[in-house]
Amino acid sequence: MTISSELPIVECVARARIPTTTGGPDIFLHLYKNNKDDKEHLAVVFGEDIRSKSLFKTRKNDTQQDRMIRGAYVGKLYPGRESADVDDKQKLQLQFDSETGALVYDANTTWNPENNTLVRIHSECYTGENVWSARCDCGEQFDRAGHLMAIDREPETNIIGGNGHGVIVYLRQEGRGIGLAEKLKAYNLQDLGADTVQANLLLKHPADARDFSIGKSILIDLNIKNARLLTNNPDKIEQANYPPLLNCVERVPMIPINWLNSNNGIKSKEIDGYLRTKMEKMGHLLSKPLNLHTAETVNTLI
Ligand SMILES: Nc1nc2c(ncn2[C@@H]2O[C@H](COP(=O)(O)OP(=O)(O)OP(=O)(O)O)[C@@H](O)[C@H]2O)c(=O)[nH]1
Ligand SMILES: [Zn+2]
Repeated sequence: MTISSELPIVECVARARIPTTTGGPDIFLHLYKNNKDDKEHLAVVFGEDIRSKSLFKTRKNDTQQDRMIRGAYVGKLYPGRESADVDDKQKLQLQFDSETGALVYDANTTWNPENNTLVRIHSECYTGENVWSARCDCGEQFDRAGHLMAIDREPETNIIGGNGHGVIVYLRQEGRGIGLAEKLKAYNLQDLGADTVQANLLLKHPADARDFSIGKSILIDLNIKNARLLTNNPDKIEQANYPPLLNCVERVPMIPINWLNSNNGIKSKEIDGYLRTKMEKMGHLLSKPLNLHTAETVNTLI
């Protein structure tokens, strides 16, 4: 068995350029299918030149039109363009292995797989990303990851950004893998006094039911070998390592915005409790002195 056969097989189905409302660079949204679950996992890619091996590989009866429509093109699409592999305006041309059909690395068109690349492996959070929940920092972390990938350096923290390159893998594992319905029940238990770990356990779920293997396969498919991983979660750092195909070469902290500037970011009793539980029970690498509110006891619930 080869090392890679232990990981789920992923295939990028489509990629499209997304001009953004933030004034930052265009991003490229990649949608993946896999052989492990039936969810549509995503990769938000900063940098036109970070290329999915499975998307770009020449397929049977592939036409240039097929390739442009699925997003396997170089440079930028424009009305009337006929070739996916050549962008005449920018003088870019992709090369393929004549036997395997695989994209051949070329420094003019493709991000060097050896580059240290800013990466975030994010898990879906409907509440934090869509309905302005102040129970967690997922929405803020998603925005912050994208911001850091767009900039060259963040003055407040001295964090070196991606300067237009980076990947946010977006995994559909809502509620640390327990799903939205169970997460909503966990929220009610939290209002009854449980912390986030206790609530999961009371519902007979593990504290964290997530699996990052599909995320690893997606990063390997995007030909990222050396990840500067944006996280405070030690478990994720361990899980993102898959040498020699994928190495976590650096951990870049996700500092809550409110800790950097008390006028910004999320302020709530719930977020204090959420962060405290991550630090005290899940070993998160956050170093602010624990002056957060103390979680109430839930012995009566357990
Ligand atoms: N079960 C449960 N899941 C939650 C709760 N709050 C947030 N989540 C989920 O937790 C996950 C957030 O994980 P990440 O943003 O990857 O954060 P992390 O693993 O804690 O670590 P970082 O990389 O440091 O941010 C998402 O799947 C959320 O839906 C909660 O109170 N209960
Ligand atoms: Zn969340």
